[in-house]
This record gives sequence, structure tokens and C-alpha cells, in this order.
Amino acid sequence: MEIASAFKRRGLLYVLSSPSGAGKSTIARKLLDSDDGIALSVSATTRPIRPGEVDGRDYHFVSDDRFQAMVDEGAFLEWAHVFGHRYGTLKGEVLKTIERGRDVLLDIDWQGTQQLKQVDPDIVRVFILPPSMEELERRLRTRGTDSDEVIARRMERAAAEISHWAEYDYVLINNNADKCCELALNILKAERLKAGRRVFLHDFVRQLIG
Ligand SMILES: Nc1ncnc2c1ncn2[C@@H]1O[C@H](COP(=O)(O)OP(=O)(O)OP(=O)(O)O)[C@@H](O)[C@H]1O
Ligand SMILES: Nc1nc2c(ncn2[C@@H]2O[C@H](COP(=O)(O)O)[C@@H](O)[C@H]2O)c(=O)[nH]1
Repeated sequence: MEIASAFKRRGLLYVLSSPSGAGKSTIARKLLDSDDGIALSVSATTRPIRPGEVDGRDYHFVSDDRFQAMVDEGAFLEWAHVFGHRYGTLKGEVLKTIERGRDVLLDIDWQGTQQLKQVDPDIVRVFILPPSMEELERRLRTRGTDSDEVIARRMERAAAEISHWAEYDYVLINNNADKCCELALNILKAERLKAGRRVFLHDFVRQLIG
């Protein structure tokens, strides 16, 4: 048996959650730049596009009617109401990627994470905490993408989001984005090596030890 085929495996689902502004997208971008084996799941959303965002790259921006049609068609692995809009993970895109042996990075909230855990108990869940609530608000303001009203709404929801931290497998404090990304990358590498994910290794080891 060839070693390459012995190491072949289905991709894993790697979830990042946090209160809005703690740095998920920043960590996600760095992770995707540092590792070729993982691809971003681009969600669908009904929220308006922000300046600088690109349809199809950051999200698939859709109308309420279109989102509902997609729900009815069973297009989502999970979906949820977040900050007054709907967001969902596209089933087809994710399944195609993991079947090819590539991992998928999902930037989704705690509601979506709970739903995904039901679908795939092997998901890896990482929660990112801000160093303080003051710093969280400062980050939302300096990002400069949201109105005062939107920022106030996100800050109001932050404590409720954070209350779900203990449901996750790993918790990181994002003091420093580079360090946080390094830890997120270490988690990914260790998870890939877990024996339970190495179903194809059974044949290899049997041949190795006779
Ligand atoms: N460690 C850090 N130190 C200082 N600023 C940071 C750090 N990490 C991220 N930021 C900045 O904080 C702002 C919010 O980060 P980001 O957009 O990644 O958050 P998010 O969790 O993805 O938010 P949302 O849930 O709203 O999409 C950005 O301007 C980003 O550059
Ligand atoms: N359950 C899901 N949550 C999602 C999805 N895509 C994004 N999100 C979460 O929504 C908030 C707000 O995001 P923003 O881009 O408007 O700032 C954030 O917590 C995301 O993680 C999804 O497909 N499902």
C-alpha cells in the first residue's frame, strides 16, 4: 500500500466563533494564507453588503425571498438569525470540499455551531475571546464598517455570545492577531493527526506490523 493513499482522509470542519469584532475574520484570513489544506466556507446572508466586501468572496448576498427558497430547497447545513439578518452555510460547497480531502473553515455563530455539531460530531470548535469589552468596542469602531446603531446592537449581544464559550473545544484570547493565528494553526495541525480521523491508516498499520 502506498503511504500517500494511507494518509488520505475526509476533510474536517473547523469552526471559529466569537462576539462580533473579536477578530474571527482577521484570524481566518491569516489561517487561510498560512495553510493550503483549508478552504473558507462562503456563507449566504441577507445582510446588506459592506464597503470593501465582494459578493461571492465574503458572502453570497441574497434577498430574504431567495434565502427562504434556499432553506426550502435544503441548501443549508445550518442557518440562523444573527443581528436581525439571516446567515447560512451552503451544504453543497462544504461537502464537495471535504470529500476531496480538504478542510473547511467556517466563521459562524454559536447557534450554527450547535446545529453543525448535530450533523457532524467530529467538528473542531474554536471560540475567540476579546481581551476586554472596551477593546471589543474599540475594534468594532476602528474597523469603520458599521453605524453607531449597528455597533450598539452588536455590543448588546456580545455578553450573550460569550456565554457560549464553554461549549467549544478550544478557547483563545485574541490579544495579538499573529499569536492567536499561530495557536489556531497549531490546533488545526494537531486535529488533523488525531487517530480517529485516520481511518485509512488501519490498513497501513496492519501491513506495517504484519
Ligand atoms: N489582535 C488584534 N489587535 C487589534 N486589532 C485587531 C486584532 N484582531 C483583529 N483586530 C481588528 O479588529 C477589527 C475586527 O476584527 P474582525 O473583523 O476580524 O472581527 P470579527 O470577529 O470577524 O467580526 P464580525 O463577527 O463582525 O465579522 C478589525 O478592524 C481588525 O483589524
Ligand atoms: N450561523 C451562522 N452564522 C454566521 C454565518 N456566517 C456568518 N455568521 C456569523 O454572523 C455574525 C455576523 O457576521 P458579519 O459578517 O455580519 O459581521 C458573526 O458572528 C458570524 O460568525 C453562517 O453561515 N451561519
